[in-house]
Amino acid sequence: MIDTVAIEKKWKDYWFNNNIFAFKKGDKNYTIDTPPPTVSGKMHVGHAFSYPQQDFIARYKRMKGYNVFYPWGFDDNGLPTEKFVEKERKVTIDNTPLKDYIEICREVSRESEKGLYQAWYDTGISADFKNYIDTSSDFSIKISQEMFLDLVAKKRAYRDEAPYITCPTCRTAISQIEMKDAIISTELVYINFNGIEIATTRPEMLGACVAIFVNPDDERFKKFVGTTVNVPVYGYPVKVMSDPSIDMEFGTGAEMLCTFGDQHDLELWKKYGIKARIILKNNRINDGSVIINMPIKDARKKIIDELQSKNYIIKIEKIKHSVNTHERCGTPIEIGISKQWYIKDLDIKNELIEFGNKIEWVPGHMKTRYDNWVTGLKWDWCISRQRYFGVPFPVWYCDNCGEIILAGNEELPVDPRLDNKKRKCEKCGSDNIVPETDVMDTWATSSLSPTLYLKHINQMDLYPMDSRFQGHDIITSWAFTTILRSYLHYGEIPWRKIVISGNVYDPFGQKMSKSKGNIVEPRAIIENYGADALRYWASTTMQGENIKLREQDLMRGRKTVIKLENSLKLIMMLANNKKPGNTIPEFPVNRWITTKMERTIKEVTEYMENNEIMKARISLDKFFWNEYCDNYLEMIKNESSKDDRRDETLSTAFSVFENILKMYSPIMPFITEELFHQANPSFSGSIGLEPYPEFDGQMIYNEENEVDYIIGVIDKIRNLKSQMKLSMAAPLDILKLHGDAKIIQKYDYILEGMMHINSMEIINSEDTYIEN
Ligand SMILES: Nc1ncnc2c1ncn2[C@@H]1O[C@H](COP(=O)(O)OP(=O)(O)OP(=O)(O)O)[C@@H](O)[C@H]1O
Repeated sequence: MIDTVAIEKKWKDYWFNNNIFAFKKGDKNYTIDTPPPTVSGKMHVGHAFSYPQQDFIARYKRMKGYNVFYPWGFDDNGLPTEKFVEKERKVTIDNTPLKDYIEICREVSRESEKGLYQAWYDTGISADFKNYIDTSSDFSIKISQEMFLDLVAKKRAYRDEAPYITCPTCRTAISQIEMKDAIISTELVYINFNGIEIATTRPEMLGACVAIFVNPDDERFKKFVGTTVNVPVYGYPVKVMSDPSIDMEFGTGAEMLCTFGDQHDLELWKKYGIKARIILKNNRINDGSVIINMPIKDARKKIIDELQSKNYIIKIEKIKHSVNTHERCGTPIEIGISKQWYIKDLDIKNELIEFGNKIEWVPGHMKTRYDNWVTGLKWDWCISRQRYFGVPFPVWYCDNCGEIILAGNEELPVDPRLDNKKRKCEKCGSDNIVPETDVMDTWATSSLSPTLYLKHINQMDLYPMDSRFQGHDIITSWAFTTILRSYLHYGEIPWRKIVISGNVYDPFGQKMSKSKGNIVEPRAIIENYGADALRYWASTTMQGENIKLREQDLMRGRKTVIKLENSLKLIMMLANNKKPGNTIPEFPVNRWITTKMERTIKEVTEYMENNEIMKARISLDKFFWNEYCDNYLEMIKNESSKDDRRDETLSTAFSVFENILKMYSPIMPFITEELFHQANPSFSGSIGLEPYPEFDGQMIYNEENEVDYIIGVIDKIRNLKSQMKLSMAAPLDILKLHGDAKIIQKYDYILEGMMHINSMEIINSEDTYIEN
């Protein structure tokens, strides 16, 4: 029984210890922008599906002669890591001083990275694991801060007091990138607004009402438009206005505009330039009279009681309703007003779409998601977070005149929250300086991954990178923000190509994700089936297609590993454990398999060049299982004992087998490395650095059709034997074979030897069949 655990350990250590995958820059380089996994839980089979898809190409490119830069990194700053650490260590910022909190986050993420690192390493990823980056390291913070200052200088990063999206649970600003639509059960409250009836799901925002809106075509309300009504309970007047965006079918057809109940409120507020009434701050409501500093849920109950006691409520309906939520925790978002840092991007939508067009998208249709996202952007990118473990803004403020004070590049990395240096305002001379306490959105740093990776090895001249690989779930976040940053900093695309993988779903149809915890770890699969089988499964979809874990693919992968091993055993046995030297094939069967191999090399290479891994693997499987094993090896079992053909046949068998190993090696690197070394005991390198087989048109031979024909005949004899319930090795006495007599006679020795036919009558005929 093959010991895949031992084989895998041997080779991954060999690759690591011998720096097989370290990058050595040369004339022909290939650079990969690897997704740095967030440190927010354990590795799962979703990763074991998507990362091998990039590794297939990294390994393939190396064999095609490229110096491949395949870096490794962890994304360990920001909200996902904080939440993970808070759960692991049961700490919160409320019970831990900031300095200690940051230290604990750092410590837990470094610890967790060891496990993650091992898990990725075990799947045979050929990244340069010795030189990885962390987005929370001083190195990354410095670059992230430098790039932020670059955006300030370019007037692309700005601070503004404006509406912003906030998550009440995570108690931070978030951006449009982190929002997700969800259907929730809620109550629709019908309120008599002193003459006009409105319906709202946000009654607690009544004290922030600044207008009533109706549809201009709604006959029921035409007479109200332009008049004013008093807000129930609060008693101040608001105008009744009209806008075509109001849905006449929802509720009563009239709605209150509050600052801000939802995104639509914000849009109307901006469109009509209405004055705001802000009662929601830090996720609590304070209207100064009825609701004093209450959480949203309590405030809702309080105002409904108040409205009911004064007979303003007409009815309350239970409804299901679509809301924007924070994708990390599922809490409906709120919109407040406060000072936040933004990256200005709404004015460059066309340029960003144009940039998207300059990049090759694989598969092509995934670009639509990017286009739709850019077109639908409604907010500049809010990058400040009221959190703690993240890249600090290198910024202070003068408490006297409000001047923004920026760190000098030579001071970076700097954490203004912990920095004791005395500073003075250059504008007013005050030394009353306060630090920015917010940190940056984690995407503000991971969007710089091409810069981080290339600066880490001091090779910025390799910008733009060749390829980005990532899941489709993060096109609107990671892909979008990376393209945006590249445009703003360099006026250049970040990579020439972006390859999008599908997602692995759990049995309930949810995307598997570390932070959700709905995961299957790869470890048990690797122990039972081997990492090669797991990687084989990763090659069973088209790019971008989603998948569930399928046992039959793991089994098929495992069987392929065993079949490769058994094939080598057989040819080693036929060759008495001595691999013969190379020869040019002369005999028809050797020419036939060589021809089939050349055709396979051509096809597989074309597919690999197009990132069509599944098609490449299917083509290779067909060649290996059907042509090489089922037919060629069966045919040569006898042939190889004949002196005149022996050397040539064994030489062909070996060289074709080695090409099969080479073509499988990007997908199944462990078994192919093992068998390549077994076949070549004096070889001291890695199959992963061997040249990929090259198509050679001169090795396409005419005998192909004849042997194809003979294989058709063999299949008929196989069928006959099955019908007769005979084993394939059982002798068959007399056979009347109708068919192309010339070809059959030329190859009769193969038919007789392979199918154990004692005697055979050949009858020339147009149709091929057996008379028995
Ligand atoms: N279920 C999945 N199937 C396929 N690829 C995935 C899956 N989950 C994550 N990936 C890919 O792995 C890479 C790293 O993702 P990440 O570390 O954010 O994983 P995650 O499990 O989604 O984590 P989190 O839950 O913290 O968001 C990305 O390219 C992402 O598209």
